[in-house]
Amino acid sequence: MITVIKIGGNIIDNPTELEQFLTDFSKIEGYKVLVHGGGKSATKMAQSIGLVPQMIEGRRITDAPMLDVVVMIYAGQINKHIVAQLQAKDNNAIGFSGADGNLIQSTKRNHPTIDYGFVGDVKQVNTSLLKTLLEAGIVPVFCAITHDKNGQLLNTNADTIASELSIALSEVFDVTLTYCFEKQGVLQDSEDDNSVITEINKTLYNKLKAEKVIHSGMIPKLDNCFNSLSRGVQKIKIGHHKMLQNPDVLHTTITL
Ligand SMILES: Nc1ncnc2c1ncn2[C@@H]1O[C@H](COP(=O)(O)OP(=O)(O)O)[C@@H](O)[C@H]1O
Ligand SMILES: CC(=O)N[C@@H](CCC(=O)OP(=O)(O)O)C(=O)O
Repeated sequence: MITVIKIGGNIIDNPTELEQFLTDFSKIEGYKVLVHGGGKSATKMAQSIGLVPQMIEGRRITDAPMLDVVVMIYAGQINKHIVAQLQAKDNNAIGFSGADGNLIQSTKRNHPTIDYGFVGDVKQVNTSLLKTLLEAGIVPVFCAITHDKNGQLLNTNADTIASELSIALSEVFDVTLTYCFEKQGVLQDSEDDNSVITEINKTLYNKLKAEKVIHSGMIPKLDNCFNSLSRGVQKIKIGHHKMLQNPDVLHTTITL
């Protein structure tokens, strides 16, 4: 049994929320992996040096200057701060990009009409090294940077990294994948935290998407969830990190 947790930019960008999340995360028993995004911080940093961030369907167009920014922010600033905070909470965390230990190899996205630049689609996870690290008591902390094994770093969406790591780990463990964000779960009204939909299957998802109840970043997140479930991940939850220490806190469970 292993717990894979992903946190997004809205938690990372808020020091109090991040600290509370890491406290909850540090108390999880057994094997665990943390994946973090940081899109919000990367956008701010890029703008501060005069770059113009551009997203298409939730994916960042990543030219060479933008790649430098995301490597600095994700693999550097955010990853190392999280590792230091987990060490302070007696979790033996090590921070990784996909290049470290060849843990996540990807291929540069080749889209027929859109040039995404240095964006990578995951091709392969080094599951045996990951298993060895976990068995040695390490808590791996992954950022959203991968590599192509030819020396090129690539930017890969953090939700996708969490999903692909979970799929790979499901060959050797029972995996629970949890997407933590600032809201209580998938909501009937995305502005009302009291409207949690406790279970979503593919049919309900398609209906809610057509009604625009589910929109923007939640669409690729749920697409990742259904992909993960159909490729071996046992359980997927979406919600606020409060649920990590209190199972009674309402959240959304994804089923096929
Ligand atoms: N029905 C919904 N319930 C909850 N959030 C939704 C819904 N539809 C769209 N969203 C949006 O999805 C966002 C989460 O996706 P994303 O932007 O990828 O966040 P993160 O990277 O922080 O996990 C929320 O901030 C919210 O604005
Ligand atoms: C290719 C691509 O889009 N990569 C993402 C990686 C970070 C991320 O996913 O961060 P959040 O989870 O905070 O959104 C990006 O640069 O925004």
